[in-house]
Parts: sequence; C-alpha cells; structure tokens
Amino acid sequence: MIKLVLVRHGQSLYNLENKFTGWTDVDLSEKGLKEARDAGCILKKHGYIFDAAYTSVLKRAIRTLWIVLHEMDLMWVPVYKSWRLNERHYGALQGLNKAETAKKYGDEQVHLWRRSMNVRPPELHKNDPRYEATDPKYKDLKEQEFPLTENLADTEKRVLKYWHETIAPAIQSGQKVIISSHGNTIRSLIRSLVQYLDNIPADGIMSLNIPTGVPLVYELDEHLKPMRHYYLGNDGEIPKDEIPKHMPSKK
Ligand SMILES: O=C(O)[C@@H](CO)OP(=O)(O)O
Repeated sequence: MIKLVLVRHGQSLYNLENKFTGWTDVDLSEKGLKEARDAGCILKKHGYIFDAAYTSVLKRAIRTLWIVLHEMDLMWVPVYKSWRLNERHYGALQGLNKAETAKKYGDEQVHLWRRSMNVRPPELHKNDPRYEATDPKYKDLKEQEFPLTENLADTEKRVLKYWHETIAPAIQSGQKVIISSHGNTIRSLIRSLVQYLDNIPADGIMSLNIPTGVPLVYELDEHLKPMRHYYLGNDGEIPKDEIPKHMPSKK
C-alpha cells in the first residue's frame, strides 16, 4: 500500500495579515515555523520515511519542507522544486487585505475570485513591481507563460501536468513521496486523486479548508486510487469539518 503525504506550508506572514498571497514570496510566521516543526515531529513519531520530496519555488513551502525533513533527520532526501507547485497566481489582488477587498467589492465577488474554477482575479500589469517574470527562480518560464492572474482551472492544469509527468511516475516506481505545497495546489491534487471515485462533488473540493502545517496522508492502491485519508495531528489542531468528507476517514 502506498502512502502519499501532502502538507500545506505553515502559517505565512500574509496568512497572519489576512492578505491575498499567490506568488508573493513571503516567509513563515513564528506560528508557521512551529507548525512545520510539529509536522516533522509527528511524521517522525509515526515512523514515516521518504525517498523524494516535492515543493514549489516559494519559500513558505520550501522552508516548511526543510524544517519537516530536519525534524525527521531526513535532510539527505532529494528535494525537487517546480513553479508548477506554486500557489494559484492571484493577479492584482496579491498583497491586498482580504477583508478590505470584500468591503470594497462585496463578499460574493471576493468568493468568486477565491473559489470559482472559471473566474480570474484582475490581471497584473507587466510594469507592476509585483510582476516577477524576470526573477531567476522563473527562468524556466517563457515570458508568455508567466501568469498575470489565474483561475483555479488554470492552476489545476499546470499542477496536474507536473503530477502526471513527474510525481505520479515516481510514486508508481516505488518512491515514498512528500509534497510540501499550497492550499489551492493541494486541492487540485486531491481533485485529481478522487476523480475515479463515485459520487465525489469535485467542485466542492475547491472549497475545502486545508489547515496549515498538518500532514494529510492519502493511502493509495497501485493505480493511485485513494483507499482512505487522514490528517496526522493532535485532534485540537484539526477542526472536524476540515477533514475532506469525500471518503471515509481513519478516525
Ligand atoms: O492568498 C492565497 O494565496 C491563498 C492561500 O492563502 O488564499 P485563498 O484562501 O483565497 O485561496
């Protein structure tokens, strides 16, 4: 039986300030650092070991992974980074306060920007300092590939390309994998994993609240079909209604 571990980065400085983040490269808050340490400790306590680790090119996910591997004494594990595992690009909303934006544009509009598969937030202009296409971490992207904004379908498409071409084959070749990534990236992966199961409200998965810094384990069969899933954390850290309801959980 295969175990895949997904972990959303610990709380970031923008999570703390309730700001739209997207590709803004903010670091972890003090709470986020602790969440990452706790995630590593609990994975170690349960005897997890990994052959390969995947993350985005954003430091909140990278640092979470570093801390997890450090706590587990697994710093030797190869780490693969890809922009395709980045958070969804939030366009011109990046850096704005979510509550203030809701006051200005209304809750309904902000909900559409945040959770609709098809609605894109307003685009960044190429002369905006938040447009980071020349950052060396994006050297693999052609200028026309660098997003000015993304809806969740755009995000899912580039995440799943990496999943199908790189991560899924590694898992199927027998590698034990951890992915340290972002809320919308993880939702996209969950949508892909559950797509062959019956009666799954795939759209509802995009509204799931994924807690920061709590490992989510998917047990998969050899075809990568999920058998069950569960969070590894203290009960108090995992609000019951945040556990995906699309499959029986362990508890
Ligand atoms: O701001 C963001 O980049 C994401 C994750 O924190 O927010 P949302 O919950 O709106 O997807």
